Amino acid sequence: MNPLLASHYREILVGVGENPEREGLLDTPQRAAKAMQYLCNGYTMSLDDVTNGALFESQSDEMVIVSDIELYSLCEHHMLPFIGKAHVAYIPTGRVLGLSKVARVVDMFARRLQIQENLTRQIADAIQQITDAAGVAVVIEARHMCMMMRGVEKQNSVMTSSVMLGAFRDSSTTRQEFLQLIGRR
Ligand SMILES: Nc1nc2c(ncn2[C@@H]2O[C@H](COP(=O)(O)OP(=O)(O)OP(=O)(O)O)[C@@H](O)[C@H]2O)c(=O)[nH]1
Ligand SMILES: [Zn+2]
Repeated sequence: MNPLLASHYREILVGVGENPEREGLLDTPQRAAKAMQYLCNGYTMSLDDVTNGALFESQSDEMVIVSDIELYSLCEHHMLPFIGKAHVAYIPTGRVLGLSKVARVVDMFARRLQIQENLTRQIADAIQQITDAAGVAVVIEARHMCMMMRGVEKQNSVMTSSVMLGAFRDSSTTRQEFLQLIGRR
């Protein structure tokens, strides 16, 4: 636990009109600091760490899709959560990535302060970099607490963002197949 972060949380308690000496709040600065560090632990990870060399030779050149990867991130404007799912696809060229590593890449970038568009792009670029794929597609659907709990207070809007690289950008057939398989068309 980072003591400096905890001391800032103590100030936040004072700032919102609370008494940090109240019994229920005595450990809150430490707990909140620990929780926030966890939610931002993507900063401490590298792509090498998360993939751990789990790349396997394969002759398959068919589209691989990992869909409905749940995602918890924090918007960089309000530091409030946005929650949703990511769908990731790539077309291998001789090497496939360990299945769980796709989800680990999503988490590595989600556990940072983000806007959804940049998160989508960073995941796509990373999968491309790791696999040297013929194409990568990432779609994220998420609900933003900053739009639900405050601000415009819209409870049902979902933001969809996508990044298509290589074959997914060049071929509408490939793109359509992907969108169909994740149930978007
Ligand atoms: N494009 C994009 N916008 C986001 C994301 N997360 C939050 N925002 C938006 O960032 C904007 C920040 O706008 P500002 O006017 O500076 O902040 P604000 O006064 O808190 O805005 P409101 O949310 O409209 O009350 C808002 O429109 C948010 O909805 C994101 O992931 N992508
Ligand atoms: Zn926000």
